[in-house]
Amino acid sequence: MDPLDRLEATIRARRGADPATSYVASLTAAGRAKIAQKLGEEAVETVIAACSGDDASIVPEAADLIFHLIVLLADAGLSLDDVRAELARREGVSGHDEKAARTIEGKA
Ligand SMILES: N=c1c2ncn([C@@H]3O[C@H](COP(=O)(O)OP(=O)(O)OP(=O)(O)O)[C@@H](O)[C@H]3O)c2ncn1[C@@H]1O[C@H](COP(=O)(O)O)[C@@H](O)[C@H]1O
Repeated sequence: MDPLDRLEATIRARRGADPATSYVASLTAAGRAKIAQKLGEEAVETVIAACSGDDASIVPEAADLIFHLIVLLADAGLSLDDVRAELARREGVSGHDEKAARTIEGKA
């Protein structure tokens, strides 16, 4: 199994565990706003790493970011498969073309 799928399965399994022994459970118990806050913090830490001049330092921050994103998806009853499906839907559509279509449709 892909490590991300394995991590997702672990996160789902740990959501209902004892918060004293599980970070996933304690974060889940803290609620959606706390999960979102942690995700934001990890995003900022990834940005800081991106600008630090030490590209290798992006990797652990990206791992923290993805971990917390999966915790959020699980909390919302969503999965990596939902994200995969959305990315597959976008496949082959240039971001520039998609944005231009939005403007034409008056959705910008
Ligand atoms: N991949 C991860 C993972 N990545 C990051 N983290 C935790 O995410 C937390 C966030 O980092 P911070 O430094 O911001 O934490 P903090 O400062 O203690 O948090 P705050 O007090 O500020 O809220 C840390 O406690 C990290 O250990 C993770 N915790 C768990 N996992 C995976 O999830 C599995 C289940 O974990 P438990 O639920 O703890 O059993 C583990 O076996 C791992 O595979």
